[in-house]
Amino acid sequence: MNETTRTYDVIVIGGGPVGENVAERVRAAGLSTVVVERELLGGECSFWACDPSKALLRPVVARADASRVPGLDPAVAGPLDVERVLAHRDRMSSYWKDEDQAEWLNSVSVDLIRGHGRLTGPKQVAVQTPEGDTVVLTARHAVAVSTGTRATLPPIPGLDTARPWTSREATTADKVPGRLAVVGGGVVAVEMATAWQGLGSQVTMLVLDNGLLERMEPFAGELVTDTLREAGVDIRFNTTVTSLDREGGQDGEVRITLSDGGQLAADEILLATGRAPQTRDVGLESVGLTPGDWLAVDDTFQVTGVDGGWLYAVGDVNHRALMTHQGKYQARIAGTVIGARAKGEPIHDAPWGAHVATADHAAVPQVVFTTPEIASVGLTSREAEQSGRRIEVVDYDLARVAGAHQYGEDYRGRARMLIDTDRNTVVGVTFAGPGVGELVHSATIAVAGEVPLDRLWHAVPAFPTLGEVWLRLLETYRG
Ligand SMILES: Cc1cc2nc3c(=O)[nH]c(=O)nc-3n(C[C@H](O)[C@H](O)[C@H](O)COP(=O)(O)OP(=O)(O)OC[C@H]3O[C@@H](n4cnc5c(N)ncnc54)[C@H](O)[C@@H]3O)c2cc1C
Ligand SMILES: NC(=O)c1ccc[n+]([C@@H]2O[C@H](COP(=O)([O-])OP(=O)(O)OC[C@H]3O[C@@H](n4cnc5c(N)ncnc54)[C@H](O)[C@@H]3O)[C@@H](O)[C@H]2O)c1
Repeated sequence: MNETTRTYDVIVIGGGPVGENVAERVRAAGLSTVVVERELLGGECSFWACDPSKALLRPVVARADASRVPGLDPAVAGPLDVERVLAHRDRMSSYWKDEDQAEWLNSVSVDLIRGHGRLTGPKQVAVQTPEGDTVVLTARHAVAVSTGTRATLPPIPGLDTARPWTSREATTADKVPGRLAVVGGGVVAVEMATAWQGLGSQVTMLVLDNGLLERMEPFAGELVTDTLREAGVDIRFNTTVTSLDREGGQDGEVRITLSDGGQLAADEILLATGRAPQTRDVGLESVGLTPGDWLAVDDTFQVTGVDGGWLYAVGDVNHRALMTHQGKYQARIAGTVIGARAKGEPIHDAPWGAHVATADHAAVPQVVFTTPEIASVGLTSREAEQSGRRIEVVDYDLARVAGAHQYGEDYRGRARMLIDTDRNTVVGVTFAGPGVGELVHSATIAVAGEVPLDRLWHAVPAFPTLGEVWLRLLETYRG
């Protein structure tokens, strides 16, 4: 067991998409930087989340879209070629190898230490390497924690022996379960129910709430519910699991007892019940914080409650917006601000300044890759109501847009735009419908840019695209 010591300007614990980007930005500011990663560089997103899940969903969603195009529909009537879909998923996950990412990190002159990192005091990190050695790191300026999240499992009797799937197994499974039970009604649950039903499973969703995607506009969850049910998914609302029994089940099946007293048998059960921060074992106690907590930060990503301003938390672990693109935005801001502070440069921390993550509060985009797709940015009507602003809600039936007629027959969709009537700007948009994922950036520009409605009126959408919904929403608002 060897112990070595090294000093860097900045230490990043966690080499997921966010940690990698913090390091790259800090290095670009001229600071020496090291990333500590205990598993695979690229993190959850590249290997067990975004990339494999979207690779599974793409053929399912594309087939649904194609089946609504007259003349094309017979060509996509058969089942998917599961073997090829899974092979494509494996390729999109780089076969769970991170050489390319390590090469990239090296190309931007950031060092990598493989192992488990723990804070041991202010600006100190100890890394346990897989070989059993310890590398003691000291940071001259800052330590950034970007350790992400893991799936949370509710305390269900029988869980220990039930071998449930989490999002990791759901995105990496190499065969299609005959019957898949999905617990949860959030983003992971709806995406994975869509994917596995499309690949041939009989999916049953067990949903605690009275609808799907409860954090979004209600029509989003309603449209996804309708389409999943039409695809054959059995969705049971207001239902929880009271116990699991894999050992008593036949042929290794899992027996699920439900809150209504009913029973269900499945080959696999996915628990898609939310995330917890990976902070139980990163030495938070050594700097006066509580292990297992989310890391609260200010808008420059300095952790609150730690003296000296040297500790930053960026990405999922700070619980601001659990998405890769938003975490990478945070990383760009945090990396720049760490660089500026190290050089004693002025900090631009007024809203929308270079060193604050204002978009985290005002303009977080998300696309849910279901049938139909859901795309949103900014406030929902519920959040707008709670914010106390004067808001007008404008709704439009997406199916009435010319682009939707071209997209496919029986197009079903809806759009909602929220106008701050005092400022005359758009503060929230939700689109639900096939193909709307690619529309979301137009909405993000309108919201983040605080584009006045009078100017938005001059942004002409091309005919005949789904983007014409912008014109229809503005016309509806103007009466
Ligand atoms: C099924 C699923 C699908 C998703 N799909 C999307 C999507 O389509 N689009 C989207 O924007 N977001 C999606 N997300 C969310 C996205 O995966 C996360 O927002 C993103 O991965 C967060 O990045 P991160 O770098 O903060 O954390 P992570 O990706 O979790 O990376 C953290 C890294 O830190 C390492 N680490 C942890 N502790 C230590 C330690 N003590 N020492 C050293 N290393 C450590 C881990 O090994 C990991 O590599 C999805 C999530 C799930 C679960
Ligand atoms: N396309 C994307 O952008 C994408 C895709 C997947 C995940 N993500 C991100 O990953 C994060 C995690 O997603 P998620 O779906 O795991 O979490 P979530 O918080 O979105 O949903 C959790 C679901 O589990 C249910 N639940 C919680 N506790 C339960 C219990 N004890 N019993 C039964 N049900 C319970 C909740 O009611 C909810 O429906 C999200 O914040 C999302 O932003 C993003």
